[in-house]
Amino acid sequence: MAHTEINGNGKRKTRKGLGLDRKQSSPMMPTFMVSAPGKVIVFGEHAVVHGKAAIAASISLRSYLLVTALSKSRRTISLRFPDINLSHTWNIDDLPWGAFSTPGKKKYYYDLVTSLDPELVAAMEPHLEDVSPDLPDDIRKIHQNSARCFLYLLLSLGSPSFPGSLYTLRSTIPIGGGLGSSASIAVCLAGALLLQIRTLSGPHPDQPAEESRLQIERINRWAFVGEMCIHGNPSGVDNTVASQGKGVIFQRTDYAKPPKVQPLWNFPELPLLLVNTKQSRSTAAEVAKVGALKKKHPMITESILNAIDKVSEGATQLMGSDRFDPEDPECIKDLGELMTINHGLLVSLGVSHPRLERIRELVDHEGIGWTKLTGAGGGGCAITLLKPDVPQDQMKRLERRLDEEGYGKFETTLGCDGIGVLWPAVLKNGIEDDLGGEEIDQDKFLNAEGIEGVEELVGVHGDNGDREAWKFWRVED
Ligand SMILES: Nc1ncnc2c1ncn2[C@@H]1O[C@H](COP(=O)(O)OP(=O)(O)O)[C@@H](O)[C@H]1O
Ligand SMILES: C[C@@](O)(CCOP(=O)(O)O)CC(=O)O
Repeated sequence: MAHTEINGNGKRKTRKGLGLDRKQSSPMMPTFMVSAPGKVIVFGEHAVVHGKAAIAASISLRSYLLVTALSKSRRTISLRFPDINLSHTWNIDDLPWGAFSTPGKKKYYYDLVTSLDPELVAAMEPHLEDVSPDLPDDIRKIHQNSARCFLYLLLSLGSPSFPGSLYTLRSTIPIGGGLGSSASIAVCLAGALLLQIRTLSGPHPDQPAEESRLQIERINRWAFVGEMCIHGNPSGVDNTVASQGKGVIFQRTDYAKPPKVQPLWNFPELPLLLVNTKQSRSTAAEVAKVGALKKKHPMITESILNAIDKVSEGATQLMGSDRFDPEDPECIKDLGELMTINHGLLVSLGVSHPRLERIRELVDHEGIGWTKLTGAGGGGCAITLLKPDVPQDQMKRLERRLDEEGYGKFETTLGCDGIGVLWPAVLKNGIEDDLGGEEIDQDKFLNAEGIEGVEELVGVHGDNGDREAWKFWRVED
């Protein structure tokens, strides 16, 4: 049963006899889902801080958002985000619609918004005060960030006649590990709201790439607004990768401005092992370390950064060349070697960590792929490009060691689809004689156990490959 207790600052307007709790009648829309991927930096982290280009790509870890329209009489908006234990409901009629619709403030779905409006943020704040009031401040902040992201988007895109809705979100992306979890949820929320106000066309299979890219750009722009609510000053890379999927090259020539982001629409799908050290780290501290090194040894550091730049350039050329075939072991080897070199250069910059080196050692010992740290380093995650056809026993042995030593391990794919839509939320689960399909409701979604349970229930990839009911805006050249 949908959860709609009001815990916001709205008064619950229930009157006896209204039958508000009866089964929903004629919902305005079918229950639907959207999903968006996380990301890793594949080449060029840190060098990008010093003006060089870097490459980021989507991964198959994803967030999934189920949107349930309530019956007309239920005028509430509820968030149910169990990954962070957030559950909150607002009364639609109590929200500050007026502030967001005054002349000069009103934004439309096609607008480009590059900064948050402080007056609108202030108008929203009283409605965030009642989010998880009894929890410790650090947890409350996480809850309020996610709620702020949603509310700013709802108030910007919606209107007082917005239908009562329930948003249930689950993600398979570790939170705060540099894998773009916040961007992934921002893309889901922006995509869902744009679909609810019926401003997107498709996705459908015969949609031209140009039209698909326009829809994705619309989602991406609003996802960036959502990211600003969580992060203040995001680079825009994570939300771009999460909306359009595949890969991007990004470069910052002026660090005060967002980077230039060039899509790699044909970035190949590659098998990737992602290992989380579970060692917390601060991006700012790692960036500062490289800054200090550059001050002390300007020539040496600059040549390391230049070498990283050459590696990124080489990888772009390799993956973009006609001869690159992701099924060809030689091509994978060439790309893997570039990852190994990139990691070595990052080690020389001083941003690795013994736990990252241990992952590399264990993988190298089995000889099953090429490993580098990803993101800021100093902890966080490592990625390994896997050799084709790694023997099961070797993989199992590595998994056991990683597990024993307290690492988190995900077998993922690099270069996946961006935002996907499951409309209505019905899946066939790849069973041929399953004609009816399985309807996903909130209970099933909430009860799916762990990452495996979520992927098994609603994953964009089933055991038998892609699940066709999930639709994507096709962007390839
Ligand atoms: N699954 C989720 N459910 C709800 N909120 C989430 C989820 N994943 C991320 N967030 C929001 O994004 C924030 C994480 O952002 P950040 O620390 O930058 O991590 P990341 O590097 O993974 O993006 C969380 O504090 C939370 O507000
Ligand atoms: C080190 C750096 O290049 C990447 C940091 O990545 P992350 O915070 O680990 O996602 C910093 C940056 O680009 O802002």
